[in-house]
Amino acid sequence: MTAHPRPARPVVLGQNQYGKAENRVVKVTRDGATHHIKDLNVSVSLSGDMDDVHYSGSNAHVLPTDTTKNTVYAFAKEHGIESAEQFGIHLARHFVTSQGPIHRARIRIEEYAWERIASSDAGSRPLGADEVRHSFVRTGQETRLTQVTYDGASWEVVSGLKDLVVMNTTDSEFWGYAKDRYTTLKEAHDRILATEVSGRWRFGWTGDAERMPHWDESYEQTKKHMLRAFAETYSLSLQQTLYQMGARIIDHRDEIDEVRFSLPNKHHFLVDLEPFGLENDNEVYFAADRPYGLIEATVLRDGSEARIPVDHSNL
Ligand SMILES: O=c1[nH]c(=O)c2[nH]c(=O)[nH]c2[nH]1
Repeated sequence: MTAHPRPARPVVLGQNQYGKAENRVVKVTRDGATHHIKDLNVSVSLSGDMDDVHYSGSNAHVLPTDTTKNTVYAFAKEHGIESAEQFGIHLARHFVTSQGPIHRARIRIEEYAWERIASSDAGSRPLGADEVRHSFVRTGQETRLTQVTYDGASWEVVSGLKDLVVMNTTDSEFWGYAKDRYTTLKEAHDRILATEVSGRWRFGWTGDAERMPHWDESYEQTKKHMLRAFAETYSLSLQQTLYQMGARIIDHRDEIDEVRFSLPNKHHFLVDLEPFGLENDNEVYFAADRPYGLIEATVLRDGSEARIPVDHSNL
């Protein structure tokens, strides 16, 4: 079939992108008997001069999504996976520099963490030295995330995490709030504060090879500061705790200019034990799963631009 010219209709194509989503790639690096693993979920999204494929069906500018999938696996072999960010940078650069019509590449990566099974945890059977070196258990704490975007001139790297559940069993209050005729909430002077952290942080780095952040160290330190702020803030609201978590990252990590959190307030309600003749002295709670308060905010280095989207849940 021949390609058709663009139809003369008062309709135009808007933003568009394409690529292969959720390429699951596991890379085993064998250092003698000691193995290392990287376990990623990589989504490729390309955009550029793609009017023709939408208007007329000409695929001349379209690098197949199947090829983008193959590239992910080939790059795991050719470049290795040093960090999710570094892998994303290799891929984004490749698509933009090797295909003229592709002007922008966005690579999103989720990373699943594994840790070694210690020999004493691996069962009663005595293990050979090398058996321990290739046995792993997936760690359940959080999923590490990154998004790398390249337009041929500059880079944007936004990393983060999701599903990190944390709880303070004291040092949290909530009182002095606005009240109207629908307010029934009792003021709390000692409550549980729990949340499932979803956070994203944007690096100031825009492509200077000499000044590239050390991605893994940055991640570990950022997570550490975030958790310490959660633990050490005497909280009068989850909003205040969120701000402290972001501010501590901005204060301690020069490479990060913007942090955005989405924090569901995982409410823990004291159970009324009076009907059973029992006192509940802040001991027994009902952990509700819904509805939940949802507290979201961006914390910025002064003078920086807010670029992490308000709804960053897919990012
Ligand atoms: O930390 C809180 N912030 C709120 O805005 C809020 N609203 C509410 O009912 N409980 C809480 N807790």
